[in-house]
Amino acid sequence: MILEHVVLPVIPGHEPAFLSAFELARPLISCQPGFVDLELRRGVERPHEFLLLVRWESVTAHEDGFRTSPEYLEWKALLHHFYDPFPDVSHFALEPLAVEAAAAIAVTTLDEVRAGVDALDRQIIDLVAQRQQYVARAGELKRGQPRDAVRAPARVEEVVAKVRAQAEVAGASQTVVEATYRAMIGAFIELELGIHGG
Ligand SMILES: C=C(O[C@@H]1C=C(C(=O)O)C=C[C@H]1O)C(=O)O
Repeated sequence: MILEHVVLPVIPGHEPAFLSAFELARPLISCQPGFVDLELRRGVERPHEFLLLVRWESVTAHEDGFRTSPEYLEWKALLHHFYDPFPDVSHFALEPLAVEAAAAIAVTTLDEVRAGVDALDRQIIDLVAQRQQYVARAGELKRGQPRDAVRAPARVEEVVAKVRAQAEVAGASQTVVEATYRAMIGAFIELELGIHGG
């Protein structure tokens, strides 16, 4: 897996229009073969700059796949006019296991272990918050459907099977990942039922 890194310098004053256009453009990239996920972050010192991070299965998926696709023409038309100057794109190797394992092996005290765990927890919570936004939206979209549609047990099993497979690739314990996901999804279902009103 690789990480595409690009700082997007949006013409000042055009940020809200850029963000709306980005939401229209998002499905054009997320449907591409080899696309994994993306993050868009706003600059703190320069709020007209946005950091776009896209995980791809390979550089080829990005450069020979997306960039030669018909969807890329639409992506360009929607977004490129917002940038000045046109941004530089770079790719970074993504070996989370190697990086994390090296960091975890290098620590020698329990305080350092806990500092490492705390830093990862901040990232995990940020992702849980993003996941919650989607689950809440699912609750709204399922209004009028029975409670069982909220619980969607077949989808739960699909998610569990998928994350178990991902855990194996990443070197995470499948037992820990499955238990974590079943607990998390159970709690999300309760939250979703509240939004659904069922
Ligand atoms: C978000 C959904 O609703 C519920 C929550 C799920 C989850 O947190 O992944 C999965 C299935 C449902 O139990 C959905 O149907 O996709």
